[in-house]
Amino acid sequence: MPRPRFAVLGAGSIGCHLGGHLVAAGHDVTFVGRSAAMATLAERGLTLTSSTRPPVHLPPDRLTLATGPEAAAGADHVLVTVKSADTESAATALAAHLAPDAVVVSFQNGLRNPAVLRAALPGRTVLAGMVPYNVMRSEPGTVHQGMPGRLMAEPDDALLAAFHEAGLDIEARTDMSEVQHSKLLMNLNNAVNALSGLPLRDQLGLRAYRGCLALCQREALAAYRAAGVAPARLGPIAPGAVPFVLGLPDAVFRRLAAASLRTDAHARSSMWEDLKCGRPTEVESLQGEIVDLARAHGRRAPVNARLVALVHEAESAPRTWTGPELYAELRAAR
Ligand SMILES: NC(=O)C1=CN([C@@H]2O[C@H](COP(=O)(O)OP(=O)(O)OC[C@H]3O[C@@H](n4cnc5c(N)ncnc54)[C@H](OP(=O)(O)O)[C@@H]3O)[C@@H](O)[C@H]2O)C=CC1
Ligand SMILES: CC(C)(CO)C(=O)C(=O)O
Repeated sequence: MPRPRFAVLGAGSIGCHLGGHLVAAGHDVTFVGRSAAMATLAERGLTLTSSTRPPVHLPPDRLTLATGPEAAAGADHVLVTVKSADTESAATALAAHLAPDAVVVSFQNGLRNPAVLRAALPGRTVLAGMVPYNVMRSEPGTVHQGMPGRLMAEPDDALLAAFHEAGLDIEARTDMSEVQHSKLLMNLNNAVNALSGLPLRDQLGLRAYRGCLALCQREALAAYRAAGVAPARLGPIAPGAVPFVLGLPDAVFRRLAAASLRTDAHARSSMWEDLKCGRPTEVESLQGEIVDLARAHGRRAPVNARLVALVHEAESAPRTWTGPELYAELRAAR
């Protein structure tokens, strides 16, 4: 099988992590990102770290860096890793340059990105993908994988072969819509984590914050039932039982969820990073998606709606919430 040429559209945390591992395995990857981020990579190169593998450093001369979508013209596979609010504009800019037979893979959170890409890139093959683990910029030019996990994507032999060669654990799934709905349940914690100001492991270790997540997930599961959606089971606990487990006392939860808490001490949600950097968050594509789905089926999702509002407030006036404060605020919203 000929080796595909890759482009990464949105060379931030996930884009640099995926693209960097492909480059390390000898693949041809063009990184398309913002000029400041590309200047940092051009100066320092790209370093990939994790707590389980030795660090990999790619010097600047191993990186193909670009700031405009025309650089993706020769790509066979484009990995889309912009934040959800940027998908439409990035794809529209890409449309004029992309080869007609190129395959576009969304490795983003939320439910709508593949559909947005299909609408902006008519005739192209667009696949849904999913990243289950956390990646953060730990310092300029370095991205750190903070927890283990298996990537998922709709089947594509060339993509899977290249990822496996690069040591990126990936599974082909034919139920990506169900996978994305399941991932969204997990991502409802992004807002709770961002507002807590704590690392994921510490935040999830505290029952009051888990209670906030359980309230969000209960509304989401009710909306899914009303919509006839059955989220995929991705871990040892069925999605419908997770809110109950989240409500268990700390010591019991820690024992039951030990595997899920195999997270680096400093790992935080991508939404925490957005708030810290003063960027708009993806809350409309996460909690906002549940609010919309509930409304479309004649239901309310007041807890998720309150979190949308609180995260928007935090975007303009940063504040952190203790677990009991946030839990009381969300219960009062019901
Ligand atoms: N980080 C994580 O741990 C995880 C993230 N995800 C999901 O992956 C997706 C990517 O997240 P993440 O990597 O954290 O995001 P980042 O913000 O780190 O990376 C996205 C990058 O794309 C840039 N960008 C936006 N539009 C364009 C464009 N048109 N052309 C070139 N560059 C562009 C952004 O620049 P600027 O900021 O200046 O706009 C930013 O640098 C999100 O949907 C996220 O929810 C999923 C699992 C885990
Ligand atoms: C992996 C996880 C759930 C980590 O919080 C994430 O998807 C994110 O931060 O956006």
